[in-house]
Amino acid sequence: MRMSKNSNALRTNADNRLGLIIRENAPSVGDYIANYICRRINDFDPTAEKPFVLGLPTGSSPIPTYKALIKLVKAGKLSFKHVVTFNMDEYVGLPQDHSESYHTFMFREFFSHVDIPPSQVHILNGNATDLIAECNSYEEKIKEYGGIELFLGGIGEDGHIAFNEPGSSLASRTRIKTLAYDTILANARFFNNDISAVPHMALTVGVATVLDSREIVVVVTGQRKALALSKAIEGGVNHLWTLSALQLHPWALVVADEDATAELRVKTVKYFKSIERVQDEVEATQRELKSKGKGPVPQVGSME
Ligand SMILES: N[C@@H]1[C@@H](O)[C@H](O)[C@@H](COP(=O)(O)O)O[C@@H]1O
Repeated sequence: MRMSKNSNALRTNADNRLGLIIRENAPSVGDYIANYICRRINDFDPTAEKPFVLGLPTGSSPIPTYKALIKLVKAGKLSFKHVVTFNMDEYVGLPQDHSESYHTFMFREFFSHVDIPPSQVHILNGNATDLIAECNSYEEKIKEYGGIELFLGGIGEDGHIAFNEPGSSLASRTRIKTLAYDTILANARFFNNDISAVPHMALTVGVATVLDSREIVVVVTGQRKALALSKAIEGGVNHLWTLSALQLHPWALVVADEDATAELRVKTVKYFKSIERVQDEVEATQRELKSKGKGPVPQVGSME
């Protein structure tokens, strides 16, 4: 696995973990993730020759993150000039300029508000004449860029990541996927609640495509995601809840709001909150020692 020198600098020996950060509500989850991504991009120090490769999701859950990222760009704290993006998925057969296509969504909610050159944006083409070739060349393009540095994801109520519906192989790659009835029902809200208007197929990166990225951050907000979160965090790795595959990744983080933790055990929530507290304390000590020019700085203990 290629690790960039700069992103390595941020890592501690706490890296091999599936972390869970809990914030009060969706806007504070968005702020947390936006600041996190901002730090990652700035520490990576991307250039035209060495861009930061970022995977991105659609859905209502990432909107607060996009809003917060836009604010950071407008405040001059972050730039997408040398960021290359790959979106997770796109509907099949929906015209690109349809108000609910993921192309339209991404430009409306994010790309047109930041300084990313459109040539650096990659979104699967659900209207390609050869959909299989489209999926294969997407995987190739990701490889050409040296892989994805950070994949930001959202989940469906059934625990799907991207459009990897229950039963998807955990070794899956970018491909055509028939959507589960639950997903069609959930997404009907974007199509005037008309189930027949929701495309029944999509192109999606696979679970293995997501797992290949060097870091994964997933936003999980709202009570309707609570069961999926508990299955993914407290259950075993299971292809019926594809988010659970994150347990196989060495550097994955879920950022959830309080509502999404409703199905977690009290013990689980307390555990992850205590981990965050300890980490904050150690990081504060690290900063203090560094500012005084003292070292070596202590490392955060394993979060496993
Ligand atoms: N394919 C997308 C997923 O990538 C996304 O995670 C999910 C969640 O949507 P929302 O955030 O609106 O609940 O929607 C769709 O199913």
